[in-house]
Amino acid sequence: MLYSPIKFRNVELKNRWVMSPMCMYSCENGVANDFHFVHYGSRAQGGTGLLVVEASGVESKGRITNHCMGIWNDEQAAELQKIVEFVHKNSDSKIGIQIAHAGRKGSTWENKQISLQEGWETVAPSAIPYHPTERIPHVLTVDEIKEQVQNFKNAAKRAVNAGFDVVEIHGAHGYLIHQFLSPLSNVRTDEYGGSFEKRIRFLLEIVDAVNEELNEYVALFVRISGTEYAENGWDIDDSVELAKILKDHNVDLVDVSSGGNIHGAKISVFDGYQVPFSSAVKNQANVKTGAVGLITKTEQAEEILQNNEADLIFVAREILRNPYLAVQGSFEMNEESFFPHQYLRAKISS
Ligand SMILES: Cc1cc2nc3c(=O)[nH]c(=O)nc-3n(C[C@H](O)[C@H](O)[C@H](O)COP(=O)(O)O)c2cc1C
Repeated sequence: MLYSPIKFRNVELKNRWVMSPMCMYSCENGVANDFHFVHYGSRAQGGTGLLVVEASGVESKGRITNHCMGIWNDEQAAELQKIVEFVHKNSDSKIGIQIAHAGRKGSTWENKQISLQEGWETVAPSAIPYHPTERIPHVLTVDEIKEQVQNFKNAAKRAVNAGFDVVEIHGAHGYLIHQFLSPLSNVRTDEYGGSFEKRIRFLLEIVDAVNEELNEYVALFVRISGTEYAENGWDIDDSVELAKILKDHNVDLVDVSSGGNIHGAKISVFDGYQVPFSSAVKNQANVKTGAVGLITKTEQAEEILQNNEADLIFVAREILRNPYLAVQGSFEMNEESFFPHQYLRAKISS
């Protein structure tokens, strides 16, 4: 199963391992450099079915830090394209990019808000900072919300032109889209706040706008937080309802993470701790899902798939430790998988 292919639109992944998006905080002006080339290139050499490039700001203020990746201009897209071309030419991996806006969680460094001079005025659905000591974010007007939708659309267009196979919209971890979804961070009284339908509207507008730029060769994923672990907050039932609607809006996979919107929320973390959220979304909304969070072993990943709890396995920290996770797993399971032809003399079975 782990080494069986799966198709999203016309994008076929060779196996179910996904390099989960991970900010590397190593860009200047949002532009990828040699580090990123090697970083993503080596995970492709490691046989990963799909790489998802880190959260990339759809505008400068959409970044978490001054050193986050961006995809709001042509220079950024041109450097990303080099990575995409390397991956396509030298491996069996597909490559996607996560497009993101940090909203009220932007303008930080090492998880602390930085000054207005060094950073920027953050934006949000409502005048509620993430932490009480932080500056109150600017409340987006309806016109500004439409501009943000357009920013996501433009980013998707650049991603398609750069050759990416997947676009993932970052709707999780307390960033701008999640801030709209949650009744705890969105107390608007206009058409973007209040009821569940109104709070999901921003995301749906983004999904529709992004889909206008995609085609049958570029699939659309959305990452959500399955729950935010807070009373009266966004929860797993909301996620299931949202996933049903996302499916109707031609989203190909829901990547189910959790948390990030409520400072100090109590989260119990253990192996595979977010798998039940993926399972609930997959089985109750009947959509394809990705599971993520402390999935580090081949056997564990295989079991999640066999139990019908997810369709893809997203791995973050373990693939930093071991870029060859997917190749190694194929040896363990005696499965055929990509192995760089230059390295064939090291193939365990030969
Ligand atoms: C260094 C680092 C950067 C991350 N950056 C992102 C990101 O850009 N977008 C995102 O959705 N999640 C991000 N995450 C979360 C991971 O994608 C993943 O969901 C989380 O680490 C749990 O998976 P793991 O237990 O395999 O590490 C990041 C995690 C790490 C460790």
